[in-house]
This record gives sequence, C-alpha cells and structure tokens, in this order.
Amino acid sequence: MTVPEPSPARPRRSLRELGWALSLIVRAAPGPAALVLLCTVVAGVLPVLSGWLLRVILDAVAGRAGHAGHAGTGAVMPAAAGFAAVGLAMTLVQELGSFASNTVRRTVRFRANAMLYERLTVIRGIGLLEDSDFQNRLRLAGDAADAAPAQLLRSLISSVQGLVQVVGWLFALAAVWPPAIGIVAAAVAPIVPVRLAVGRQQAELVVRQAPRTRRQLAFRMLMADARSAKELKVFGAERFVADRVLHEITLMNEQEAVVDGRLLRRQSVLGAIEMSATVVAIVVAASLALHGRLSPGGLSLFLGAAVGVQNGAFAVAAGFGWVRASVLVFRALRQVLSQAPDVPEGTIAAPALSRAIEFRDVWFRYRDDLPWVLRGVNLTIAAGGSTGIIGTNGAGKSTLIKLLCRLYEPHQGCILWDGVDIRTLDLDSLRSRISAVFQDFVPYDLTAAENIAIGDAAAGSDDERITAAATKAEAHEFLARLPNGYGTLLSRHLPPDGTEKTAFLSGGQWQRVALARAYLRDRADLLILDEPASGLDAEAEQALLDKMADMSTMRTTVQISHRMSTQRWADQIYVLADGVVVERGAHEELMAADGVYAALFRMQFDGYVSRRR
Ligand SMILES: Nc1ncnc2c1ncn2[C@@H]1O[C@H](COP(=O)(O)OP(=O)(O)OP(=O)(O)O)[C@@H](O)[C@H]1O
Repeated sequence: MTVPEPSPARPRRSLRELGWALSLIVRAAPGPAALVLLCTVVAGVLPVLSGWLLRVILDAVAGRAGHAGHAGTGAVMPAAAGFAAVGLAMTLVQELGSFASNTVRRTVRFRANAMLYERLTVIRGIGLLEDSDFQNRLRLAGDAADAAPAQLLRSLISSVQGLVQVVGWLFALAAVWPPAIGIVAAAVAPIVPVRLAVGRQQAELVVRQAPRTRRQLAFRMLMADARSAKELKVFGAERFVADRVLHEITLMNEQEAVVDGRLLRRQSVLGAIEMSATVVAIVVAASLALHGRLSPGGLSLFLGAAVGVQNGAFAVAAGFGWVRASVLVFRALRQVLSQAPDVPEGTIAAPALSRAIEFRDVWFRYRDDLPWVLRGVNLTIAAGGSTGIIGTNGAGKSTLIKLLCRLYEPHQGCILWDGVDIRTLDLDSLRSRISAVFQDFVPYDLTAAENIAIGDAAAGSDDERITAAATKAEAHEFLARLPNGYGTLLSRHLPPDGTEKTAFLSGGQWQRVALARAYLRDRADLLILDEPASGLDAEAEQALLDKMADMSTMRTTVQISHRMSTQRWADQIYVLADGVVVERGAHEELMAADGVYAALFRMQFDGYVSRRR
C-alpha cells in the first residue's frame, strides 16, 4: 500500500504545485484573496511602525532628537497618538484579515470539492475505487479540498507576515545603527534551515499516515454503524475491533513521536542559539547606549528588532514548512483531478437490443496478482428471452454481470451487443439500456420515492411512475403506509433539522424497493436480477416469478440465483463452475443430461421435501 510519495527534494515540482494551489485560491475568490494579501502585508509592517514610534516617544521623553527628525517633548503627543492608532489598526487589520481568509477558505473549499466530485464522474468503473493507492490519494484529496486551502492560506500569511516583519525591522535597524543588521542576521540564520527541515518532516508524516488514518476511520465506522455493530455485539467482537482502532492509533502516535522527538532536540538547540543571540544583542546595544552611540529610543528599537527579526524568521520558516505540507496534500488533489478515465469509451450509441448479447472467450481477474475468475467464458443472452445463470459460490456469476455493465474491463475476449463490441459503444447509452438489481443493492439514506427514483433520474418526481414501479415490486402497500408515505425518509437517523419523519425497512422490504428501482427503468432492454429473491417471502417470490414470466415476453432478462425455483423457467440456463461454462440448455434438457444442474436441482428439491416430512 503506497501513498503519493512525499518527494523529498523536487523543489521545481513543489513550486509548480504551489503555483497551481495559489491559482486555485485566486481564481475561486480573487477579491477576498487580494484583501488577505493586503492585510498580511500591513499586519507585518505595523509592529515595526509601532517599534519606531516607541523609539520616537522614548527619545522625546529623554529630551533628545531621534533619527526621524522629531525633537524634544513636542514629538511625544503625535507619536503617542500614532502609537495608539497603530495598536488599533493592528486589531482591525487582524480581524479584517481573518474575515477575508475565512471567506477565501469557504469559497475555495466549495470550488475544490466541486472539481473533485466532477472529476470522480470520469471514473466509470469500480476497479479504481477498489485500489488502495487510489483510495489513499482520494482521502488526501478530500482533505485537500476541505482543509488544505485554509492551511495553505494560514501558512502563507504567516510566512509573508514574517518576511515583511523581518525586512521592516532590518530597515529600521539600518536607520539606527547599520552593523546591527549583521548581528541580528547571524543570530537568526540557523533557525531557517532547521525549521524548514522540521516542516518537511511534518508534511511527509501527514502523507505517510494517510493509509492508517483511513483504516482507523474504517474500523471506527464498523463500531459506530448499526449494521456492523449488530454482528459485532452478538459475537462479542467489539473489543477486537476497538483494539484494531487503538493499534492503528498507536502506530500513528509512534510515527508522530519520532518526529516530535526530533523537533524537541532541534528546538532545544535553536532555543540556546536564540537565547545567546538575544544576550549578545542586549550586551552590544547596552554598551553602545552607555557610550552614547545609541539613544534610549534606539536601544528599545534595537532590542525590539532583535526579537522581531527572530520571531519573523521563525514565522517564515515554520510557515514554509506548512506550505510544503499543504502542497503535498494538494498534490493528491491534483493527481485525482488529472485522473484519466478508467474505462475507455466508444462513441456509437447503443442500439435497442434485437438479437443477442454474446460473451466471446472472456477472461478476467480482479488484479494481476489474483487468480483468474473467468477463464474463457462463452455465453449468449438471447434478446427477448430469459437467461438464468447458476453456479456455486465464487463461480464468477456476478463478475459476468459487472463486465456486461462495463464496471470492469475483460483482460481478453469481448462482449458483443447485437454483434458490436461494447467497448465501442457510448457508455451512457449502453447503461441506459440496462436495469439491474444487484446482490448487494444499496439502501440509500433518502426518501422512499427518491430510493426508487435512483433507478431512473428522468422519473424524478413522477409520482405515478414511481407508484407503478413500487406496485409491480409488491412494495406499494407498505410504502404507502409509512408515516409520510413515499416522502418518508428511509433512515435510521433523523435528518439534521429533525423535521422529517423517518422509517426503517426490513431486509425483504428493502429488496422490494430495490426491485422497484429496477422496474422504474422500464425503457431498458435488459433487466439483470442478481439474487433478487434472497430476502423475499414466499408470496413476494411468487409475485416476482409471475412478473418475470410476463416481462420476459417484453424484454431480455438475466437472472442469477441459487434458487432453482426461480431459474427453472428460464429459456436458457448456463451453469458456471470455476470461471467456465460447464453446461447450458433449458431446464428439461439439463435435467435429462443429468449433469451438474440436475444434481443441484435434486439436492435443493430433496432437501426441501425431506425438511417438510
Ligand atoms: N472486487 C473484487 N476484488 C477481488 N476479487 C473479487 C472481487 N469480487 C469478487 N472477487 C472474487 O471473484 C470470484 C468470483 O466472484 P463472484 O462475485 O463473481 O462470484 P459469484 O459466482 O457471483 O458468487 P456468489 O454465488 O457467492 O455470489 C470470487 O473468488 C471472489 O472472491
């Protein structure tokens, strides 16, 4: 499992990425971004101005002329007023700056998330979503979209402010006693590389910890989600999962502690250097003042500058460290935004299915290091007929369907839609011709109507079509009785505003809603049902069988099921074993052949009869 490499020394690439991140910020919120910059510069200058005014006041009080040309006590009042005004300006500028930077943060967060979600739509398959590298990158990209703009902005503000402060103080020193620049510069010189190195390590840590953070959140969700918690509680496995969360946190803490330890050692050395530099500055300044070469105001400015330059340099270096961290996180966002489509698309509009879908020598495995799941499958789904696919667990039945929906690409062989390779078809048009109920269908945290409307976005709020689909799936009766009818939120949780009524359905009821979703897509040529009856009661299963008998006269159906009762009516049944088709034919033919199908059928039937005796 890898994550976007922290890339220790690629300054040019980092600069390019910084430029990209900045342009994202500026394009999203040009006005507020300019205001942030202005406030940052002004906030960097104001402390220097305040130090300068203090110097004027002190010199005036001491009855001496300062370098600014003010003379005697007459300069005290204007300088004091200026000093107070600068203090007020500092507060105002800080508040205005933080208001502007919050505006930038919100706008950029929206823009970056919009770009991220827009890009995710180019991922048309699901292979990439099962790739842990991509998941790590996606997690970091989510962080980048949510938090990195704010962090980058904060870091840049800190750096720019620090820089302005350093330059300002150095100018002020030059006006008082130029050699002081050398003393102060020598004192801060070691801070910069050390702080930069620490910042880099902290940045790398954020990236390196992405997989652990993801795992830790996944384990935490297992304990917090009612569906998984139910099983964990019954099996008494909560402690096991809690230990896994704590294990991940322990490993993350260990990594952080190493970096913190390094930081502590370096900070101690830095502290000693800073302290010595301050002492040297005080001694030099005091001796200059004693020899009359520095006024009291000059002395105060000198000492203020010694501290100000140190603080400024520290802010620049620390800020750059965090800028670097943000750039690394932004890199993940940029990588996701430049993600190439995973499933190549054709341009031919998929025609209405009139002859057949044909799997021709299809080979597939989920990853190159995993075994083949399909090993040269040949299979024909005749248009307008019903095709059943059976086989033991793991035989590759659902995989066949996923390939047909182009959620993955076959490694070898092809799938033909009326003789046309589906890779050459426009994907949206192909999918618009397919309706499906997957084995692991999703109960969405939406209203009952919306849960069905997922099947055909065009149906939107067409209540009549939604009700008709629900009726067909035997779901209308219980949905109509919900507290808010079809408008009831199907969720275990109350919505944020707590106004909507909610309800939760049983497993079989959910399956009927999933069926309604598939029925809603009534213009589709092909209906795929992957274990559609696993949660249905006997009555609903019979209703489903009747519907299928009706439907197979109207459109093509493919059904995957272990229940022979639902399969025996199919026009053509394929038996899949270990990734290859081992038998095919209608029920009577397969029974007469007395092979795998017949054995499975007898086993299920005998078991049913013997259980009843
Ligand atoms: N996303 C995946 N990544 C890696 N391997 C997978 C993935 N999905 C399925 N497999 C593997 O592919 C094989 C076939 O799985 P598939 O779901 O197609 O079987 P199936 O015939 O539908 O089984 P079942 O009757 O249990 O639903 C199994 O060995 C499974 O472990």
